[in-house]
Amino acid sequence: MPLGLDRSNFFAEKVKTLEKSLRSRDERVAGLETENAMLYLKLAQLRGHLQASRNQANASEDASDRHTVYRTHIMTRTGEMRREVQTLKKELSSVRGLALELPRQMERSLQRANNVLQHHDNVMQSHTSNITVLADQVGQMQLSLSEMTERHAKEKKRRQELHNVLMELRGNIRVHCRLRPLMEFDCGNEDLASLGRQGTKSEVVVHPVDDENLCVRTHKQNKVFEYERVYNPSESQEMLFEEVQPMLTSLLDGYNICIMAYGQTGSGKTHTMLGSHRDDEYSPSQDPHPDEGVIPRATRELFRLIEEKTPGSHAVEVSVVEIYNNDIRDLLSKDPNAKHDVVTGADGSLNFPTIICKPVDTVYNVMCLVQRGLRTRRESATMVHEHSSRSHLVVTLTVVSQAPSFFSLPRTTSTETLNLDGGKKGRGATLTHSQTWSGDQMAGMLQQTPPAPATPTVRTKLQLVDLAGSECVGMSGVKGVALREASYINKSLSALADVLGALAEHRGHVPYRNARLTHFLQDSIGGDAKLLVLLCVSPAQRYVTESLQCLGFGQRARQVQRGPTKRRLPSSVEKVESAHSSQTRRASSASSPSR
Ligand SMILES: Nc1ncnc2c1ncn2[C@@H]1O[C@H](COP(=O)(O)OP(=O)(O)OP(=O)(O)O)[C@@H](O)[C@H]1O
Repeated sequence: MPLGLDRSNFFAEKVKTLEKSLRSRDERVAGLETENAMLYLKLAQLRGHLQASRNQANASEDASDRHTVYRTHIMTRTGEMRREVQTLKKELSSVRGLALELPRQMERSLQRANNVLQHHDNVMQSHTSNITVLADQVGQMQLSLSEMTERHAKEKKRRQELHNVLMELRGNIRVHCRLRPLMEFDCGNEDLASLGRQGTKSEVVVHPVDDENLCVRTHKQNKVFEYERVYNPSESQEMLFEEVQPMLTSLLDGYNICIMAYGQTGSGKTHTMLGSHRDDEYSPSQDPHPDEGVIPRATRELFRLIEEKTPGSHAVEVSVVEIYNNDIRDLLSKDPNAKHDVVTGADGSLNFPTIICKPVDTVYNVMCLVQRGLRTRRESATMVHEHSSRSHLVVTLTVVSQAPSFFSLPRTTSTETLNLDGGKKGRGATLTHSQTWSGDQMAGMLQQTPPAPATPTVRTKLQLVDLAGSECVGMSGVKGVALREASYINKSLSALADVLGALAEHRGHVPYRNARLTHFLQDSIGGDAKLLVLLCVSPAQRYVTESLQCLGFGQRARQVQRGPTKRRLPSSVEKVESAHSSQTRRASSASSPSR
């Protein structure tokens, strides 16, 4: 190397070369760095692939594990199933054996069943023929039973009718007996829980036997009583009235009717005649009520019968009377304490001139007047039951009929001659009749104006009597005024029994005048009316003495024969008849002065 310039050139050249190699080296470094970066990138990609492959490998490993487990399970199940199949095969072979045996067994059973069936068929055939024979016999027996029942019912009805005719001809008093249900007050002072128990006061000793007989059964005696009808405790007001109803038709045929309830205190007389209620609470109803008694029912029936007749041909009047302490009191009067008397007419007929008769034309009218009367009726509490009637109550419905209607003649405007005794020989009374009454005529008649001679009238009466209760004074526990009332009641009832006794024995003298009760009811009891006595009886041992007395009274009443009941004749003819009968009476009184 040259010194001086050469050296610097050299160095410059050298620097240039070095710079050049540096630059190429830098470029090379940059190229390598770029390559390096590319390689890094590729490495990262490869790492990603590697990770994914690893994951895949892991998943495959898991799947392989699961597969192994599943396979093991399958293998186990296959083993089990193989064993099961083995068992089933064994069972199948035994079932096959059975299946082969079963038809043979079935065949044998079927054969046996067929044999049994055959046997049963034979038995059935013989039974069927027996049953047919028996059914024929039963049919015949049923036929003859129903024939017999029908014949029996007809015979019974015929017997009843004949009995009624006989009773009517002999003038017998009809006696029905109603046995009431056991009531709480039958216990007296004993515990209510003992009601009806044997050995207590309320033990039932009166028993219905059938619809005509009843029996009193105590440790001392067994006694049977027979009446025209016996009502057991379950028979309703309606059933009782069904038996009473036929009597009422004769009212419009010209006969007087008297229905009288008799019995000891608390035995059900007021219940039977009116219905159950306290007297002062009695409220008449416009419509029929299942609990109502004989008075409202008979009134309703009377108006029903009248409705069937020619309009305006009948009129009705009502009076309400009580007999209290042997005094007759008019319960419709402004002065109910005024005493009234029975007046005997010249012809022997009984009249009550001072007693008010109110014209009525509906059931409601009648029952309102009865209610008015009941408010005044004497009543005081006794120890037997709280609302005991202390007087005899008599409701009288008088029917004023235009004569032709009850003689069943055709309605006519012409004047005709009628045979009044319906064809019976020997009486031959005649009358004439004309048209039906006008309202004015009827009103005039109700004020007791004598009807025009051309319009003869007939007055028939329906007496409905609720007697005061017969009682044993010791039992009723009364004193003072009540004791006096009780003794009057007992006296009047024994006077009634005496009258029946005298009538039953056909005594010359019948003591009607011994009590106002018998005097007031003389016509009805003595034969002028069809009389029905309704005996009311308690079933309890407590009242057995009173019940026996009441039943005995009924027996005595049944024995009375009063001769045929008198039919009422039209007013004009009645005068002729009464003149005739008073002549007869005068003639007979010469031989029998006491009657
Ligand atoms: N057949 C019956 N069915 C249901 N209850 C009845 C019957 N008979 C009577 N009674 C009841 O017995 C009680 C007494 O009856 P009721 O007042 O009619 O007797 P009574 O004979 O009129 O008594 P008294 O003479 O003292 O007035 C009443 O509470 C009544 O309701």
